[in-house]
Amino acid sequence: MDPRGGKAGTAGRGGVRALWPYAREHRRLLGAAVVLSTAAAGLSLAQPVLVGRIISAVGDGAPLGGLVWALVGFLTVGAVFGTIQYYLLQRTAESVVLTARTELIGHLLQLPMSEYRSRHVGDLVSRVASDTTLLRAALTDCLVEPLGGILVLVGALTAMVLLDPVLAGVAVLVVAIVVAASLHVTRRLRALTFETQSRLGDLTGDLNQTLTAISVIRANGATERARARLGDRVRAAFDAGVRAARSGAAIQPLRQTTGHAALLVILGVGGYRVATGHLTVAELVTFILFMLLFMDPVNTAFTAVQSLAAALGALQRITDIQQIPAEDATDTITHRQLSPSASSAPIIQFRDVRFGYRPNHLVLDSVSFTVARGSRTAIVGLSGAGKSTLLALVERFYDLDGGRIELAGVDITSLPRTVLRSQLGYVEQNAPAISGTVRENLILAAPEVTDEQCWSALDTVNLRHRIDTEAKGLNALIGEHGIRLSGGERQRLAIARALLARPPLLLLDEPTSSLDSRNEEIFQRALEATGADQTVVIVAHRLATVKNADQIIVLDHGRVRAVGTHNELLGTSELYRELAHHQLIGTPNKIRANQQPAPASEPRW
Ligand SMILES: Nc1ncnc2c1ncn2[C@@H]1O[C@H](COP(=O)(O)OP(=O)(O)OP(=O)(O)O)[C@@H](O)[C@H]1O
Repeated sequence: MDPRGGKAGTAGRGGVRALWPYAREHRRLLGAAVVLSTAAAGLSLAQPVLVGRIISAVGDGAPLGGLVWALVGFLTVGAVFGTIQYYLLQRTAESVVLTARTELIGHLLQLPMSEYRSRHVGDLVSRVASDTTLLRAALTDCLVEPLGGILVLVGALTAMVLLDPVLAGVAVLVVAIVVAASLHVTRRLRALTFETQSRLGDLTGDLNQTLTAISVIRANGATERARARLGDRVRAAFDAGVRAARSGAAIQPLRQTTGHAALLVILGVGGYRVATGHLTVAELVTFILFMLLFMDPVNTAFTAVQSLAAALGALQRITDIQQIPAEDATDTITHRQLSPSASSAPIIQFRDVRFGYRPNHLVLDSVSFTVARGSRTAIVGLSGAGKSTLLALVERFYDLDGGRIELAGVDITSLPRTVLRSQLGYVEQNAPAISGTVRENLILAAPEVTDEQCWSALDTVNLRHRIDTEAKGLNALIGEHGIRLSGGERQRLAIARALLARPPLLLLDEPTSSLDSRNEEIFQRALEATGADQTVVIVAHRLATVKNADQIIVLDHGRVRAVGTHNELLGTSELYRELAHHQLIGTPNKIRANQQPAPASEPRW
């Protein structure tokens, strides 16, 4: 849901109204800008009258002093008003971008997990960075300038009608024809801007992915192919930009034509009316000056229409994201709190769980098992069996297609996700570090822990020495401009983070895949040290890691094939026996490759 009362979906309605929700909270500043703009417009309306008086005074030989000073005064005050109004307007526009970005980022961080998987991250970034800036131009061009311009338009037109209704009618006719033509052009411009911004999003998305995987690309000699593919993206963005420029360009001549045509027609018809005695020369000059003033808001309207068309295209891309319901939008919460220690139910119970990432493609089918409180449960199976998916479902990253998962006897869909996740510690397969300091990485789930506890957790995973070598210690930045951690170090940092939070349930997805045997042993010891109040569910390829688990669940093609201890499964499960047999002589891939026996490391649990 849109927290600010209906921004989402406004772009579809089109027009300036679509921008208003973004401007609403800055209406005071915008109001001040409109007042200043109107005051400046009022002053400008007095100028042709003064000029007409000066011309008449010159003709009559009357004194000019007061009139000239009044004209200079009006010009000066008008310029001051214009300057202040410009600043207010630009500042408000920046604030609007600030609000739009803040809200979009807030919503982006709450999308369902499937959205991040199905979209280019770069495209999402470009919606925040680039599309929001188009709102700025639209706001300045469409909201304040035209409002200030209305007074000038009405005032100038009234003066023109009073001076010579026939001439005024001719001027309005010329302007109306050109405005109608330009409105037709801008309709297309909006669609083209949407297209341009979308191509830009594709480009940033692809570039982001390419740079993230640059080492893979280099190592595979695919730099040229990457260059060609990105080149195509750049070209597509260029083509869309050119198409938009072509439509936009049609507006420019229309705009100039309006001014020139109206002036020429007025000079011709006006000259004739002076010759026939309907107008004096001073009145014609005053009329032309009013007409020039009248053209000002008309020109502003051209710019406004152009900016609005571009902004509505960009706004569509912003609202496309805002319209995606947040992850918890349809949650029905019946349990606000959960206290696993107060319940006698198993910590986890899968009941006939069915799930697929795509319709009609079940990844898990009729999965049922129980995890006892304080136990160590391992999930094993061939690659693609659905092991990681199983953990992701406990985290409620995705919703089930059937069945239910209970945590301490409570259906996890009836809990607020924050409450559910506060009970879980999760170490992902690739365990990315977040941007920030070592400390920020460690205290992510438990902001209250002390530095001493952080160091102790680093000790537990054999990472203290590594961080100690950094001059800034826990304050050392990780990532782009900070320390580079190896895959194994990142994994150990993630384990330390999970251990620090001391959640009742630890979900570990191949936590030792990047660890050497020494660090794997240290990890085993750390797990042994977790208290009886902590339950551990671990996905593992290396059976040696989990041989001593209280129960091992064998998953195969999304189904539970067997459950038992290592010794039980050796007797009852052919698949487990096969896995164990292969691992006594190496990992499945290695067996096929070289049939080399692997050193058997003694499992701790
Ligand atoms: N985000 C996703 N979108 C679509 N399909 C997915 C997604 N994640 C996983 N899959 C598919 O679901 C199936 C199970 O994947 P999962 O990662 O759970 O297997 P796994 O047993 O953990 O494999 P591995 O041992 O190789 O990590 C695979 O066929 C995989 O291709």
